[in-house]
Amino acid sequence: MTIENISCNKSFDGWHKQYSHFSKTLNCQMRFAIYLPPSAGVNKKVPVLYWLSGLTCTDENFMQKAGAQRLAAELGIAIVAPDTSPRGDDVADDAGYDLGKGAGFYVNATQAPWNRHYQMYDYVVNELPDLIEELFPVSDKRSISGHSMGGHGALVIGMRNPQRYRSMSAFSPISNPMDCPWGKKALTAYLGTDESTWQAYDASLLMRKATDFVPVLVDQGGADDFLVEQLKPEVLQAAAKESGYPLQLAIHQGYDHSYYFISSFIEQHLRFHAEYLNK
Ligand SMILES: N[C@@H](CCC(=O)N[C@@H](CSC=O)C(=O)NCC(=O)O)C(=O)O
Repeated sequence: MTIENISCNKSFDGWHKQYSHFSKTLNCQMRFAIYLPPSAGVNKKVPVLYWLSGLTCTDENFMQKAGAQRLAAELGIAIVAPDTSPRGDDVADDAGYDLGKGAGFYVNATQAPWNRHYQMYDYVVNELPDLIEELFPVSDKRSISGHSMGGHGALVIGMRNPQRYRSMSAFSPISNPMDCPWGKKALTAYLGTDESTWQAYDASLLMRKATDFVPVLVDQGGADDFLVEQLKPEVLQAAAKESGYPLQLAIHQGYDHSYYFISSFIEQHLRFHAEYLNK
């Protein structure tokens, strides 16, 4: 496994680093970022939080805007942030910001031309953790979190792999992608028009049917412009009620969809994950 270091910055006595590598799953060169707390070392593996960003993002948005490093250093948790889609000149794209590059939706595409590279579900669940756990002082104690499209990804991946993740959380997730414009557009393109194939990627549907529970925290801004049309946390809440899923969901009045909201509550999310990662 070959990876190339792109940047390296000391932060709260730990290190923020970016790497490039060839992904076999995505069939293209990819970039990811990792924050290693000061406690990570040659003889000490630390647990890890995988962070999935939203539409238009790269590995950089969360690392530069969320302000997570101070807490990750204190709690002894690594954070890994992948890119949000495959990249490169030969990778299919769309004119809209909500499909194609920057909008991989963390699914395994089955439809041409997307299926050649857009396999973000497998990349996040398997290839990236394998690489991280082999090459960094990081253990297989994993949690997962994300924002918006990445919140959808975190909830879907956490619920479909309860044995792989100790906890999951989301900021402003796309809670019911089968029934919102962002989700319908992406799922139609990546998976086709047979909506039964979409079900494996709908957090509300998965939550309604779940029997194996992963500790979960969701925060949503009450002044989020996307709340009613795209995010629909009330559908997730109803699903949790039906299955008895122990969902902790809070709506915070006045907060919008931006990283100003995420940075206001990231400490609570990191402390929530630390409870399970440091057990
Ligand atoms: N209107 C914006 C839409 C893009 C946007 O808001 N992206 C969010 C995630 S939305 C759901 O996945 C984001 O995280 N942006 C990056 C940031 O640093 O804030 C547009 O047209 O770009």
